[in-house]
Parts: sequence; structure tokens; C-alpha cells
Amino acid sequence: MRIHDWPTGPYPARVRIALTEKNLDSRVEFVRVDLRKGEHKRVDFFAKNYSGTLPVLELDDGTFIAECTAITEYLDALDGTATLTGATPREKGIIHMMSKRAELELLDAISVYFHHATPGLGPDVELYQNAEWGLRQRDKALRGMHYFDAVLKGQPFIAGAAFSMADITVIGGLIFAALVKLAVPAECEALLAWYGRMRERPSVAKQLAIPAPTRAPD
Ligand SMILES: N[C@@H](CCC(=O)N[C@@H](CS)C(=O)NCC(=O)O)C(=O)O
Repeated sequence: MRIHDWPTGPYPARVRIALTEKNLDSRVEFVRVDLRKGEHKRVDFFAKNYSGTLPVLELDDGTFIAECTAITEYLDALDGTATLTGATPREKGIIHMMSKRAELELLDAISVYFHHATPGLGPDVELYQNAEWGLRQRDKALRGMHYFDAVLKGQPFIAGAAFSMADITVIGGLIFAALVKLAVPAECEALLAWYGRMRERPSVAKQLAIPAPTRAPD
């Protein structure tokens, strides 16, 4: 398997954490796609992922699977024992719901803020920006942090009693929040305590230890 990614990107981080959780690191070759050079917006990359985003999983038969949720579901199913995406129909439903909610209310909102209300990936890549929309999404993400704080006041993990893909998606959101310097409000004590615990998981600690890539000469 190959993963087309950018090592410290918040979305690629989700798949890298899932790979480590599933003990699959040694089965994967990483192919770096330079976001800052806009390599993900080139014709050859669109052929791999119509959406022009990372990460993309490439199977040995040449199939491309994009979208972190889809990639995680594929990886989780490989060994026949789903540990991240739910073993029962109920677990699967709740985990999918909470992961989607984490995208809508947190991670994707921060992504829009980054691309629209900050310099984002730079003028060569950010061809259209709408700062007002970006700032609204920043505020949405802050509301999302309060929502997940409330969830975690009543249970140890985002989807209930066990670690799951939904936790990984919120972790991706907080990785992105740190990149754009959007602090988690201090009153979100349950969310902050949960993130402290998550950072100690070997899969998350490994991801957070990756140094930011230095810019290769053009
Ligand atoms: N819904 C996609 C979103 C992926 C995404 O936005 N990835 C970021 C990488 S951190 C990206 O490619 N951003 C570049 C851009 O949007 O121009 C997923 O879950 O995989």
C-alpha cells in the first residue's frame, strides 16, 4: 500500500494514527505531495483524488481511496477485527456519526478558517479566499470545542466507552487548531484533559513528534 500525504498535515495525521493503532506502519510506503507547492492541485494528482486533497491510499492493484474516514474504515477492516470503526451495528453508527460531527463542527471548520481567513498555503495555492466565511467557520470550530467538551464530561471517549475513529478525528481537529494558533478555551476542561490523555497514546505521540517538513528548493 502507498499513502500519498503530507506528514504533518492534520488530515494525513488521522490516517497515520490509524495505521499505528492497527500495527500497519511497516506495510505502507509514504509518498510526499508538497501542499505548499500546490502539487495536490495538479492534473496528475486530480486523477488520484478528484477533490485534490490529501491523504490518498493507493492499493497494490492501483485503486485509489480518498477521504480519511473511508481510508480508516478500509485499514480497520483488513485484519477482520474492527477496533476503530465499531464491531456492532450500534457502535458503527455512533462512531460514524461522531466522526462526521467532528469533521463538520471542528476539523473542516478550522480548515476553512485556515484557507480563507489566514494566508493558508500561500497566494499560489489559495486562488480564492473569503475572510468573512473563514472567520465564521473559526467561530463554529470554537462552538464545536464546547460541544465535544460537553460530550467528554459524560464519557471517556468521543463515541462512548472506547477509543475509536471519532477520537482520531477530534485529535486531527486539535492538531489543526494548534497549527493555526486557535487555542482550546480554558473552560473546556474535559476536552483538554482528554487531549492530554490522547497525546500519551503511542500512535498520537508518534505523530506529534514528526518535525515539520523543511521546504525543499524549488
Ligand atoms: N475530506 C477530506 C479532507 C482532506 C483535506 O482537506 N486534506 C488537507 C491536508 S491537511 C488538504 O489536502 N488540504 C489542501 C487544500 O485543501 O488545498 C478527508 O477527510 O480526507
